[in-house]
Amino acid sequence: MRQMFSSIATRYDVTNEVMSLGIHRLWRRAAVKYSGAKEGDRILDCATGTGDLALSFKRKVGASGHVVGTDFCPEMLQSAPGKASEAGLQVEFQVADAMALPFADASFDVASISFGIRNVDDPVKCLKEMARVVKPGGRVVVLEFGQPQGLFGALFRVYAKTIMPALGGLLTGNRTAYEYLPRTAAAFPSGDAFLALMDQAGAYHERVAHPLTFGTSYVYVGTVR
Ligand SMILES: C[S@@+](CC[C@H](N)C(=O)[O-])C[C@H]1O[C@@H](n2cnc3c(N)ncnc32)[C@H](O)[C@@H]1O
Repeated sequence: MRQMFSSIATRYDVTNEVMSLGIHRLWRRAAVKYSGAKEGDRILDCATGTGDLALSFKRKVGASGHVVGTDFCPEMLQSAPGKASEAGLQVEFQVADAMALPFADASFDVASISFGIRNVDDPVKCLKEMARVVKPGGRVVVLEFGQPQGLFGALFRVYAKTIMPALGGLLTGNRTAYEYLPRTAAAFPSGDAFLALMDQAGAYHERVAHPLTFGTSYVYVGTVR
């Protein structure tokens, strides 16, 4: 997994932009909004990759807030500090596994993960670990692909099966990664099935699913016990 992300790291942002037609920006904005993050909050963005969600959170929490972005793949993190300083934002980036976070219990107001939870070995363990580092009453926010239904869903599946691998192969040189990513998205629990995983983690007293773009993605928010 780490090797696959390391091989697409330098072309990851441009590929995201092209494949989602820029819609991933709206989804990240929705994740920040639904998180309830406010000025001065401490935020942890796990599996942050090139740091886009961490930067969105920093814009929200302002200079008095603190944002840490972590990822287990150093190559994915490489461009993140430069992007932050170019945007005039102070964000800390660290190499860390989302299933064994190097932070004390209850040290953040919000922990997030975007398009990362389906890639970890054990999503329930990850949901437990993210809740551990969040204060009681704080929130864990997950942005992840869903499985859109109906005509839009049928068109999306054709797009994911044919155009995504072709474009991904062209832009990153690693077609296999862009066959793997939509395949795992199609197989990963979404909507109520993902909320059931949150229940299995046993760490949340409330959890809610917000569908985005006809269920192509979801923002899940769990309030930590
Ligand atoms: C599809 S990318 C998403 C990156 C970024 N969050 C975004 O929204 O663009 C998935 C990321 O998850 C990271 N990842 C996968 N498993 C991980 C783990 N166990 N701990 C930390 N990062 C992990 C990968 O290195 C990769 O950067």
